[in-house]
Amino acid sequence: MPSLTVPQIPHYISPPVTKETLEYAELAVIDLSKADDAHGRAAMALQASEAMRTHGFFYVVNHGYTPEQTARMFDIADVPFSGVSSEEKHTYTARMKDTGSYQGYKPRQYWHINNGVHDQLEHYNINRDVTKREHPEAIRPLLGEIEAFARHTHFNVLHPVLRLLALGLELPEDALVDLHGFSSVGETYVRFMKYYPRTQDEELKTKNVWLKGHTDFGTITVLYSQSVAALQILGRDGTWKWIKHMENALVINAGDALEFLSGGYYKATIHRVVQPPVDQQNHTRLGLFYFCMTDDAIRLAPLSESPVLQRAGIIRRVEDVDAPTMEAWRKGRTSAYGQSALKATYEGTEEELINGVVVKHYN
Ligand SMILES: O=C(O)CCC(=O)C(=O)O
Ligand SMILES: [Fe+2]
Repeated sequence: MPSLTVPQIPHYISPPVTKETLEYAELAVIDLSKADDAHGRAAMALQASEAMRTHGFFYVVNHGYTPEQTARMFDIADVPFSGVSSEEKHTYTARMKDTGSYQGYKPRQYWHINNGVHDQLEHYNINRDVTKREHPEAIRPLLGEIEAFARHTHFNVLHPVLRLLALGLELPEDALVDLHGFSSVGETYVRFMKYYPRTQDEELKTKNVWLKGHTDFGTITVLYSQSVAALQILGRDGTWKWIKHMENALVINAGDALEFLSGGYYKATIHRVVQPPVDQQNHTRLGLFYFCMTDDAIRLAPLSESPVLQRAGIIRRVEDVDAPTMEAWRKGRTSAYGQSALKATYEGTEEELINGVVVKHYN
């Protein structure tokens, strides 16, 4: 008989929230419990669409996990870092540059940030089909819970959000859902991520940037809100604003693939991670994410049948016939990220060319 109790693992204690006064982005809060009926969805669709067009970020509340379920997932999120030896981490390291896939560990110091300084963060990535790869011993008893978490986020968060965004384009409400099958071939995955405090020298040489300004390459990223302030988004006014922690809320942002599919209507948001405020600087920072992509085979060309896009005008980064598939785009971006030589531009950003499309990086 299967055990009725979940495996015992250490409880992860979240650092206290900051008392500093920070300039926070004012983001919309989408109450997913209101999206159960068509009337509610129509109202929510306007709100979500507006949020994606302005900040490209919004919060989701009432997504169906209790605070205790979320807390349990943060306990699980810490296991790949605190519960696995460095030898075993090495064994399960992702071969990012060769395979263009993050599955496995991204070791600390793999990416170059600035002035010879490398990152101090590690992550462990698991495809929603948790059986696709082998996992470290400490993670194996937790795979059932990790898969249930992937399913929850896929069906109770990703799909409802995609319905709102499709309605915002006046498309049939499953137009985007149909591109994101749970069982299709594709990379949509769970990420556990841990940031470690850095030396003063590293902080100085990188101007406190821990993860450079970037857009995510998928359609939507679901970030389970956590207490250490460090994430910032670049506003339309050109200033960075902090993302405020909201208990048991999710932070949703748009990535490149959604920008391509919507012909620039929904913008991939530029965001970065910086050193936390002074009262949180001695803590590690644990992240829990679900990175969403369309099925691998989908060509990332604008959904030009959308009446909204027809009215608003479609921005193409490449001709439709040359549009990369989700597979080509994610592999190109993953292989190059933090490894390729970037070209400085006169605007002060840095650039690289992936699949014929210019990708910008920000400090
Ligand atoms: O740690 C965070 O809050 C954001 C991380 C991030 O932007 C990423 O992994 O793409
Ligand atoms: Fe990101």
